[in-house]
Amino acid sequence: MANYPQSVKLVEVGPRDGLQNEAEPIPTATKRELIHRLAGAGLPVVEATSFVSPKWIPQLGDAAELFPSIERKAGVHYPVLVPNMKGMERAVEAGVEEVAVFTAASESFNKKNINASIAESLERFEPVMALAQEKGIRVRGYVSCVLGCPYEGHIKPQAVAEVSEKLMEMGCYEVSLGDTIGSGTPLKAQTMLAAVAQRVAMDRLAIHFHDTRGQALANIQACLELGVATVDASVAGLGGCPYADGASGNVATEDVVFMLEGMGINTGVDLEKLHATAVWISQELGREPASKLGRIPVEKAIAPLGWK
Ligand SMILES: CC(C)(COP(=O)([O-])OP(=O)([O-])OC[C@H]1O[C@@H](n2cnc3c(N)ncnc32)[C@H](O)[C@@H]1OP(=O)([O-])[O-])[C@@H](O)C(=O)NCCC(=O)NCCSC(=O)C[C@@](C)(O)CC(=O)[O-]
Repeated sequence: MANYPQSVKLVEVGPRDGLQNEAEPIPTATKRELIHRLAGAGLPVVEATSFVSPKWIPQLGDAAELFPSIERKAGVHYPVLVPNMKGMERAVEAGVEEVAVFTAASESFNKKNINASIAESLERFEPVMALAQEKGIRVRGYVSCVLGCPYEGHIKPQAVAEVSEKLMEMGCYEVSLGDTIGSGTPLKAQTMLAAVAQRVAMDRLAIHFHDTRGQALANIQACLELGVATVDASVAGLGGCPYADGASGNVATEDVVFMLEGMGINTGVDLEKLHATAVWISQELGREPASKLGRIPVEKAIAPLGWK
């Protein structure tokens, strides 16, 4: 039997990664309600928005208005993405306690996503990290394209390990490994994670799978076998990066919770409340949830299955 963790920390990225690619403007009040519902369902981390250029990501252009209006629940973290010093200053002004910086294991993707090489992006983060330290703000790091790049194809696990280690050396408390285009499969995911874990302690790593090719749950299970215990997911399977051709939704939080709790792994999440949130936000966006669980009525999806 694999040595699965007893509990997993879920990082809910729906309000940021999930909504950033939505074409129609979403009211700030709807975003706020989504964040409140997710925290209310027991998610310990709810990535709220991003302070990037509104020219690049118009949907999240209301970050400075949204963030201060969130009623923050005690014990819940609300990180926001920042790409540069300008974003960091805006985030500090809005009162954030945690930010996430993001780069990639692929030069071409980084250029498309943040108009910088990997080295340039790390240079940009230096003053961000310094200001974070001064203000007592925690910094998470993201590495995109860890299992493939829409422009370069295969990405070497060593490239992922190198950039992850650099982010940790710069002061990130955790690095999230993003399969941006969902091209990974379980054994490749394990090989990549094992290579990174040679350079960064496993308890400092998170996994971030997109379900573009239906591999996300299998990839998560494979990585749990290696001992990773932090998993990013997005309610209703919302998501996609506009600068990664072919990227689709993140793995759905409710599907992940169903799998983990069914395996006896504690998440602290109330699945009925989460299911209701998935159905609600999907209705707000005028579509069905992209998750499997969210498409089944709650009374059939969870209760009668003897699932735990
Ligand atoms: C990094 C830049 C800004 C470079 O973009 P640039 O065009 O090279 O930057 P610039 O410095 O020349 O600025 C251009 C304009 O944007 C403004 N600007 C500049 N910075 C900011 C800021 N922070 N906030 C507000 N405004 C800003 C700046 O002031 C200027 O305004 P103008 O003078 O033209 O009026 C841009 O490329 C950018 O914002 N990119 C963000 C793209 C993004 O958010 N992608 C999605 C997130 S990553 C992701 O989804 C992957 C992940 C994390 O989920 C993991 C995975 O799945 O892989």
